[in-house]
Amino acid sequence: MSQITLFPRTTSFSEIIPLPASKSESNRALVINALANGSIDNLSNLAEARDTQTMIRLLAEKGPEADVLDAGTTMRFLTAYYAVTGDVKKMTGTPRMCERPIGILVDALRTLGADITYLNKDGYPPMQLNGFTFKGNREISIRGDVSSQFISAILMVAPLLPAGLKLQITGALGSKPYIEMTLAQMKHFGIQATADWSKGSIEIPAQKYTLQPFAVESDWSGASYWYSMVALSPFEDSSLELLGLKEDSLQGDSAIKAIMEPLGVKSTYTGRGYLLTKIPAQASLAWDFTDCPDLAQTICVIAAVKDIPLTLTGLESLKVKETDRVLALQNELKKLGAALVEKEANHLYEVTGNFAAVSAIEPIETYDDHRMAMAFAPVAMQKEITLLDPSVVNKSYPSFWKHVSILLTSTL
Ligand SMILES: O=C(O)C1=C[C@@H](OP(=O)(O)O)[C@@H](O)[C@H](O)C1
Ligand SMILES: C=C(OP(=O)(O)O)C(=O)O
Repeated sequence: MSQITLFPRTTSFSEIIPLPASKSESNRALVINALANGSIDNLSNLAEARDTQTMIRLLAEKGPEADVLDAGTTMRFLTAYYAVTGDVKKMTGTPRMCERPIGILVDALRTLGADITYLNKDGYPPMQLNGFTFKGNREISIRGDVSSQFISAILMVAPLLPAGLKLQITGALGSKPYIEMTLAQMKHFGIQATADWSKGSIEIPAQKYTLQPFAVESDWSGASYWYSMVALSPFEDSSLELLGLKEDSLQGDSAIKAIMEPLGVKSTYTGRGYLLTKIPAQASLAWDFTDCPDLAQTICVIAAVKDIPLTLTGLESLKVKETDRVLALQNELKKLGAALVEKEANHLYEVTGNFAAVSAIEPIETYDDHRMAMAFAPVAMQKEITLLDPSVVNKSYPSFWKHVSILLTSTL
């Protein structure tokens, strides 16, 4: 297996990072644009992420099978897209994708009229989609605590349903900002929807998308690794400017601005992105990651290296992502002298660290998870670190190592 070793800097830095585009915004824009029969030229700054390139390829293909590889949004969004447009398609992906749940989405689509059969295990890909027959149903309820992607997937196809859709979210809702992002992008393409968050209901009448140009913003999840570089730099005058981020982002991971203030990074809008500078960090931090699960790994690593006691809630969905991220973090944080411990049955976790005691860091495993590689890379601001399978970053951020080389030397 290949690996990359990153070496610490001996000086401060003041650099510009050109950031990739958001795969979440890109994948929504691609599905909506396809539903509006638009040409891909309507969309600008689409992500280089493999998940987005896979979406582009599959939307252009007419074949009988859609292999989404390891892209969760691509699997969930295309399942709803093909189901409601009546395509006959086999949906499949990597072995891990076939362990990630999809039953909640399939049940909802079946209620609306989709003919879907599981090809292996009930509730999981692969599935065969066999067309759509409207059954007169416009009301569905859907659990919100496993993945918001099921809800986003249904919402995007809802305007095409003959009677529209009245969707009731049941139970706790995770990743809500991603649902708001979906509704905001649908609105951009002319769709009227009414969301009553106090009741967990969303109503979308039958209507047509109108074609609009759409420009994808830079990726706030990808930005988090650069916040970490600044936070972990031992030099007080280190700073980075991250390009292409907006003040009024559709992305919930823009919460990284608020999370990083107590961890020692100030964000200043520059008109073309954000300037990150160092400020004193707090002695401890508690954060709920229900709305921004993809930031949890970044923040755990920062807390471990800075030895800032961290209390985390809202990690439930981490177990069904690219890997079981809680387990992966528990294993790898040990190599930084830290521990991630579940404190109570109510899903409260704590990170405590002793990074100073670690003289040489064992190579970090990345578990086919881009965020494991990118979350641990900034540790190199303080100590040499080796990461296994570095190409894992291609899922969301193929130019990550090129951007890292702006700050750090490395050997592959
Ligand atoms: O809709 C989206 O673009 C995403 C939603 C989140 O997933 P869950 O809703 O499964 O938490 C997030 O973790 C993922 O990276 C992207
Ligand atoms: C969870 C992620 O992606 P997905 O669910 O789309 O595979 C992610 O990018 O961290």
